[in-house]
Amino acid sequence: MMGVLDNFRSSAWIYLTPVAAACAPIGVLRTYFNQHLRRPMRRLLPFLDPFVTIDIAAKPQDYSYSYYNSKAKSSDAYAEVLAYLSTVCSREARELRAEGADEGHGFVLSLREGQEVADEFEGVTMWWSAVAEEKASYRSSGRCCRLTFHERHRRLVVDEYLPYVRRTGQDVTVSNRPRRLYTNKKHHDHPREEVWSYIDFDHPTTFDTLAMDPDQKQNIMDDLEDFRNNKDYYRRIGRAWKRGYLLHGPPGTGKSTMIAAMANYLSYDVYDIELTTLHTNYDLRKLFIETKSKSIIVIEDIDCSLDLSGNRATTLPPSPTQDDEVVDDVASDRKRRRGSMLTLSGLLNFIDGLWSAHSGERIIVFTTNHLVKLDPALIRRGRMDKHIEMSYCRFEAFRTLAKNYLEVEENPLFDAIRELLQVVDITPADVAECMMMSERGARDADACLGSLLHELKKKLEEEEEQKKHDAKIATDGSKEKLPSENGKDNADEDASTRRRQNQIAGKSWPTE
Ligand SMILES: Nc1ncnc2c1ncn2[C@@H]1O[C@H](COP(=O)(O)OP(=O)(O)OP(=O)(O)O)[C@@H](O)[C@H]1O
Ligand SMILES: [Mg+2]
Repeated sequence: MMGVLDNFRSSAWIYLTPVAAACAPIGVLRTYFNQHLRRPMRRLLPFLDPFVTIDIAAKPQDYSYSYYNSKAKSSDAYAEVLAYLSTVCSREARELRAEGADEGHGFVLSLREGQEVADEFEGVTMWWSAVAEEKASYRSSGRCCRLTFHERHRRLVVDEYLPYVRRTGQDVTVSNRPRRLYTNKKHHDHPREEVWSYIDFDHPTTFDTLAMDPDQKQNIMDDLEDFRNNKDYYRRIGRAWKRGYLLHGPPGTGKSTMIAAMANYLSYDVYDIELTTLHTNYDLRKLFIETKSKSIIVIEDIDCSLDLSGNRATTLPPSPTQDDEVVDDVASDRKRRRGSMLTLSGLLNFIDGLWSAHSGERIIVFTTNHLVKLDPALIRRGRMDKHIEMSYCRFEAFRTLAKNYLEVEENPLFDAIRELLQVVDITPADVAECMMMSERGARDADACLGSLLHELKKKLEEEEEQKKHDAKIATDGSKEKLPSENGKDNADEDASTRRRQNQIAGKSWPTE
C-alpha cells in the first residue's frame, strides 16, 4: 500500500512540475497587480461607474449565526424599508405587488421584481429597485431591496437617508398595526428568548370617556402633547426623551383607565411589567432594554410589587391585634421579598440607565393606592415628573359618566346628586356601576340616577355613623390616657405624616 502511494507521489510530481512552472508567471502577475495596480484601479472605478448600490435583504447572510442575534435586526430593516417604500410606491410606481400586512387588515405595497422607483431626499434623487437574490448565501425567500445612488452622496445616504428610511418605516409599521399590550413572560427557557409576549391592545377608553376634573384632564393632555412634540427641546436641554407619571388614589378612581386613555391618545404600545415575577435586577434591565420607542411602560401597584419603601419593615410593624399565624405569614413574606435580588436601588438605576441609553420616546407610569408608602427617591421629580391624584367622583366627573353611560346631559335629579357629591366620597367605579344597572335588559336613565342617589344617601348615613363612632372612641380613649402623653403621641404622628407628605410633594427632602 505504501509503495503504491510513493509511486503515485513521484509520478504526480513529474507530471505537475511543468504545469506549476507554466502557472508561475500568473502568481507573479497577481502579486504585482495587488501591490501596484489595485489602488489606482479602485480610484478609477467611480469615474467609470459613479453609482453605489446597497442591498437590504429579506434575511441576513449568515442565517445560522443570526437566528438570535441579528435575524431580528436584519429582517426588521427589510420590513422597515418595505414599509417606507410602501408609501413611495403608492405614489410613484406603476407595477406593484400587494401583500396582506402581518398584522391588521392593511396591505403592504411593494415593487414587482425588476421595477424601480425614484425617491427624493434633501434635493438628491435615489433609486430603489426590487431584485432577486444574487447569492445563495442569503438563503432567503430571494427578495432584496436595492438602493442606488451617486457616489458623491454616500455620506448623506449612510448618515441621514438610511436612518430616515428606517425611522419612517417604523412609524408606518406602527401606525398600520393594532397597538399592543405587552406583558413580561414569567418563564423563558432560553436566555435569548423574547422576554415579552403581547396581545392586541383594543381598549375603548379615551380622554373623552375618562371621568375627572376637566381642568386636570386638560392639563394632562397638554402635558402629553408637549412631551410628544418636543423631541428637539429634550435634546437641547440634555435630557432623555422620557416622562414619568405617578398615578395615585383609592381603588376604582380610574388609574388603570387613565393609562389606557394615555395610550390611545398618543397611539403608543403599553408594556405592563409584573415586578413580582422578576428575580434579579438583571431581569428588570433586560425587560427595559427590550422595550421599543413610542411606548408606555407601566408598573401597577408599585407599593405592593416589592418591598420598595426602603424601611417598610420598621415603619409598618404588624399590628398587635393580628393573631400569631398572620404575623408569621407577614414575617415570612417579608423575608422572602428581602431575599429577592430585585432591589429598590436596582429599580432606580435601571430606570435612570434606560432613559439615558435609549433615544426613543417613552413614558413610564407607576400607580399606587398608598402614596405615603413609597420611597421618596422612587417618585422624586425627574423620575416621576408628574404626580396625578385620581380622586373620588365629583359633579363634573359624574356628568361625563352620565353622558357616556346614559347619554344624559341634564336631569331633574342632577341637583340632588350635585349636593351629595360635594360631601360624599364615592369612586367613579361605584358611580359607573349604578349607571349600568338595567331591568330586564332595558337601561332607564331615571332608574339609574335614582339608584345612584340612593347609594349616595346610604354612604352619607354610613359616613355620619362612622364619624359618631370615631368621635366616641376618641373621647373614651382620651379619658383613659393622660392628657400630656396623648398630646405628645398625636404631635409626633402629625409631624411625621407632615414630613412624609412634604417629601412626596417635593417641598423638602430628608437630610439623611
Ligand atoms: N375616572 C374614571 N372614568 C371613567 N371610568 C372609570 C373611572 N374610574 C373608574 N372607572 C370605571 O371603573 C372601573 C375600574 O377603574 P380602574 O381599574 O381604572 O380603577 P383603578 O384606580 O385602577 O383601581 P385599582 O387601584 O384598584 O387598580 C373601570 O373599568 C371603569 O369602568
Ligand atoms: Mg388599576
